[in-house]
Amino acid sequence: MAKITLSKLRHSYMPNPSSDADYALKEIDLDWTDGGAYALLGPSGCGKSTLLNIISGLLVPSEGRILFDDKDVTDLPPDQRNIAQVFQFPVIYDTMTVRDNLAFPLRNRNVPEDKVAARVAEIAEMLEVTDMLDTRASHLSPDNKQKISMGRGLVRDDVNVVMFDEPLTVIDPHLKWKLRSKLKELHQRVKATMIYVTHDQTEALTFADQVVVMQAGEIVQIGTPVELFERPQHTFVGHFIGSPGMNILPAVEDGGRVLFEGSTVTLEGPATGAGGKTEVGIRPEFVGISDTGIPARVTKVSDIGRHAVVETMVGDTAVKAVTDHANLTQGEEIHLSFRPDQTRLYRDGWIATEAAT
Ligand SMILES: Nc1ncnc2c1ncn2[C@@H]1O[C@H](COP(=O)(O)OP(=O)(O)OP(=O)(O)O)[C@@H](O)[C@H]1O
Repeated sequence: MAKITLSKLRHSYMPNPSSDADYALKEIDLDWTDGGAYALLGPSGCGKSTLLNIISGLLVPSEGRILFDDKDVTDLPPDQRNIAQVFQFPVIYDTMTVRDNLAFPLRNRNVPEDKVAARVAEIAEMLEVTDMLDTRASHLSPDNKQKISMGRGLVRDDVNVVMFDEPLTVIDPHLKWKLRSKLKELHQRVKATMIYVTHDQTEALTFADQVVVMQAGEIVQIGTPVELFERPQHTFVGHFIGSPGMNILPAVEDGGRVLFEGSTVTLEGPATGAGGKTEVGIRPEFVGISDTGIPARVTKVSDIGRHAVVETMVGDTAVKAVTDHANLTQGEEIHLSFRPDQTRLYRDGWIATEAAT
């Protein structure tokens, strides 16, 4: 397995790119350590496939280098990069048995048959498909076909990286959670460097130790699931991660104070920088219902099990709170309080408060 370095990487599909907007990938500098579990998370069109294709060698970047264990592989074709890939749809041979499908990547590399048998048995046991080993692949359900596809991606222990491109697309919703946690467990056992590409926050946060969040060709934050939740570096991360996402509220700076809809808001720490489009970010989990504070009107209450999502309007701005107060009614006049250590200022999208100490 390998450490992967992306150095000053940029890519444009245009022959003569002139501005930042012409680049599908803006400048990316990134180190992925050997054996880590990473997710590449972002909405459709943010550049995930472009980056994946650059790593696998299907695409040569317009600028920058890509290194595996400090060796420059930018100009190497895919077959010389020693990568395993699992795609959205199963890639298996229908006429072969499950056993032969799993053995294929090893036999292709002339691995001795006793080693092939041992490794196939090991992977089959991890994936819980041992009882299917002699079944012809054409007889498998789509879920099991994708499991075997994953097995083929994991069977070689000499690859630099295993890349998963939206691998749960074809999986039935009720089986998704099972395969999600299975993949996490597999990473812990196989200890390969793995990159998991998805637009689904649950898949990314379950699988990865480090999540790379992308928006419009740019990395907006790299962090652990907890870091992304607790202190989004960009409003996009706040909004994209969490359910419901972070409240991003228009704010006005007045001397040393920050006002939201006329009410003073206490931030986690001193504001940094100056000017720009200012917004306050607070997660619904840290918005409280109180007797005093920011006046609000309840517009909707949705029960989500142990908690309720209370939707309110503060002036012209919608604010959500996740609370235990499920007994509120539509139209009720209430007050909101923002937990100061969880209230952040953003300038032009980027965090602009010093963290609470
Ligand atoms: N072959 C291509 N030629 C020109 N533009 C492209 C090409 N492939 C992708 N793009 C553009 O580059 C940008 C990034 O696309 P990319 O497919 O990498 O995003 P993505 O995050 O993988 O999206 P999806 O999940 O929909 O595949 C988009 O604006 C897309 O339209």
